[in-house]
Amino acid sequence: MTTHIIDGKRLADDLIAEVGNEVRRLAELGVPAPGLAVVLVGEDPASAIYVRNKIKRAQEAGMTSIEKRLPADCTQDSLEAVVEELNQRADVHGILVQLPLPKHLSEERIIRLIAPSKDVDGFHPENVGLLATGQATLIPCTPLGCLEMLQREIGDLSGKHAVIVGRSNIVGKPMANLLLQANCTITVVHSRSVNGKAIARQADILVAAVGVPELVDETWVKPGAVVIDVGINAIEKAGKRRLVGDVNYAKVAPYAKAITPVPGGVGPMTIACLMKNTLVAAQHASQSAR
Ligand SMILES: NC(=O)C1=CN([C@@H]2O[C@H](COP(=O)(O)OP(=O)(O)OC[C@H]3O[C@@H](n4cnc5c(N)ncnc54)[C@H](OP(=O)(O)O)[C@@H]3O)[C@@H](O)[C@H]2O)C=CC1
Ligand SMILES: Nc1nc(=O)c2c([nH]1)NC[C@@H]1CN(c3ccc(C(=O)N[C@@H](CCC(=O)O)C(=O)O)cc3)C=[N+]21
Ligand SMILES: [Mg+2]
Repeated sequence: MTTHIIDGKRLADDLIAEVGNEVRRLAELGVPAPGLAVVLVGEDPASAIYVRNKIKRAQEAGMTSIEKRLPADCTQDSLEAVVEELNQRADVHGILVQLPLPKHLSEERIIRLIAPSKDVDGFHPENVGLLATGQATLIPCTPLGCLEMLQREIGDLSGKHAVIVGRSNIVGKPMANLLLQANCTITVVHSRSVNGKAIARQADILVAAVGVPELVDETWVKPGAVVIDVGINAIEKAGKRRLVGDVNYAKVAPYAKAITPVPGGVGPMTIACLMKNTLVAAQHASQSAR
């Protein structure tokens, strides 16, 4: 069996080029450039890299972007003031607060404060509810990128058994909702599941979003399954920093029909979907202004 390696980097480049074309078309009609604001609290080096990538990609797509940095020991009030200012600004259409936040801050309160129309992560309870009821406009970027890759790979997903390993609010749960909407049969496996591996082995589509480096090996995978690896884990190997997923790529790839690599899989698609969501938010803003 030859395994198809899903090239997330290339798909992301294509998607960002499409978004860029639409941004330029709108500019000719006099619609202002979409604006993305990224808020980063603290100095976590991995977060800083993602934030830099997001800003670079926004520029590629012809969008404006601003970065707000706060110190790791900032107060809840000072962070809330930043979000409120961004909510008010007409040149900001999308707001992303990089998670996780330091422990002393309330993520829930910050997410609820972001204007739902600017919530390009799709994490606000209003957007979560709209997703669950099939009315969403802003869908969480990582699951949206995964869905795009699955549809390109498989076509119609109807009737496929999708097993999602992980139930976080930012990946696992919205992924389950999206795949349910796409007519998959859904099973969600988590840390309290009994024999999650045997359940995973029944999957036509296996999505790993666990945060445990290389947890999923070939004993979790039905031969011919499509495997999506959401994990981004920095590990030390031979004294060097290396990124690995939640899937043991070398062991799983020979059995999979198709698989996403890390890096170069879900990560770039996540950022491309963020640009898409920012464009959608800007389009809605310009429509409601008319
Ligand atoms: N590519 C991208 O764009 C993104 C990548 N990520 C990466 O994806 C991974 C997951 O992120 P996130 O969802 O935020 O992680 P969380 O830590 O929030 O959630 C992990 C989930 O995995 C479950 N879990 C943990 N261990 C096991 C196990 N041994 N067996 C089964 N389930 C288990 C947990 O169960 P329980 O609920 O019971 O604790 C939890 O539901 C991380 O590697 C992260 O870095 C995240 C966001 C975006
Ligand atoms: N509010 C919020 N929204 C998020 O979407 C969000 C977040 N917080 N916190 C952190 C996670 C993680 N995340 C990634 C995005 C892109 C890559 C990415 O592009 N990765 C590259 C490699 C990058 C590198 O070399 O480090 C790749 O996989 O090829 C990774 C991880 C978004 N997240
Ligand atoms: Mg988390």
